[in-house]
Amino acid sequence: MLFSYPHSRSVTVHAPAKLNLFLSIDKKRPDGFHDITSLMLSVGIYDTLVFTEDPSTEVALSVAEANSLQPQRDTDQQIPTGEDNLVVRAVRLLQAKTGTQRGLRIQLIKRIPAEAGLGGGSSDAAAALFAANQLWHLGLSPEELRGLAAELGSDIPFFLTESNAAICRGRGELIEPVSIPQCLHFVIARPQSGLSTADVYRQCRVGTHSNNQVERLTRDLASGQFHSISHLMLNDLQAPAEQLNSDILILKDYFSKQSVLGHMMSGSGTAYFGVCQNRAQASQVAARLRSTVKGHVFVVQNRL
Ligand SMILES: C[C@](O)(CO)[C@H](O)COP(=O)(O)OP(=O)(O)OC[C@H]1O[C@@H](n2ccc(N)nc2=O)[C@H](O)[C@@H]1O
Ligand SMILES: Nc1ncnc2c1ncn2[C@@H]1O[C@H](COP(=O)(O)OP(=O)(O)OP(=O)(O)O)[C@@H](O)[C@H]1O
Repeated sequence: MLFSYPHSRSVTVHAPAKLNLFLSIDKKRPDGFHDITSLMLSVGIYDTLVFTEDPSTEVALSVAEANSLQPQRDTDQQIPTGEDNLVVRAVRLLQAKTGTQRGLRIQLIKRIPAEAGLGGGSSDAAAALFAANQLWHLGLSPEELRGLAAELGSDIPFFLTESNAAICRGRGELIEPVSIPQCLHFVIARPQSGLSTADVYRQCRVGTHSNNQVERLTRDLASGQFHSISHLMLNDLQAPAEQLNSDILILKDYFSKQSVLGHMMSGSGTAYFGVCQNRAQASQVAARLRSTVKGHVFVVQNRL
């Protein structure tokens, strides 16, 4: 998360997306969630959130598209603008836990596509917990904020860690920061349609990954030994997502014809990414992709 304080009554946060370079489904739990093992990296696509203290007790959110800065239209991706938005839910949770009734105006500028497996809503929620804690001088520790985050969603605590890479376990909230000092170049494509995370988990099966696979992948990425990563990368949600959305198969077919270091779907999809050898290759792969596939195409790096 990148943040700045232009003046003390306002906080601006740049909330990054994430990629899962490894995601194994280890066990279905009695609470309906799944125990997972995941290597998450934050990458350079950002939503921007501006939080301003409000003298009333109101919490007001406006959502705009990055390209137009116009309010979201009905035909756009369905990002809720009211109480259902994860940003508002995060602020409400903080109010309920601390008893504060202070108000906030929030402007959310969306760049991270929703229903993509890129964690956009989760990152926005993490930004809201962080900013409201600062603006309202609540004094919650990072650990306390991560505890609240886990009540809202499994991916949110990751975005409240200092580290830009982590192995996440449990339902995603148990975080082991790792260091990946290499600059990795990604092409990310999100087709026109998305997928609901709950729908994909409903169709998934417990996977069988080999011992220490996530640790070996992390070590090879960290040391720049990229020849093995395509065999170590894994996403147990990809097969059920492919059943639900054929655009993912089209992207898989496209990436399998490029000489990228590895390629896979991120999280519960539908975004699909390739790990490229360098920036030039990433730009070439993205240019060809833009002329073939409808949707969003990004060239990004991991955040160091
Ligand atoms: C696919 C990932 O993005 C990988 O990082 C995450 O596991 C999903 O995390 P998330 O979007 O924060 O998901 P949540 O909002 O916590 O849960 C949405 C739904 O996904 C399912 N879910 C989620 C996480 C998990 N470990 N097991 C699950 O079964 C549950 O049905 C849940 O109702
Ligand atoms: N601030 C927000 N940004 C995006 N979506 C939001 C937000 N708040 C609520 N939502 C709802 O949450 C749903 C999933 O959004 P999100 O972008 O987090 O999904 P995702 O890409 O599947 O993320 P993840 O990788 O965490 O599963 C959307 O369909 C949208 O209706």
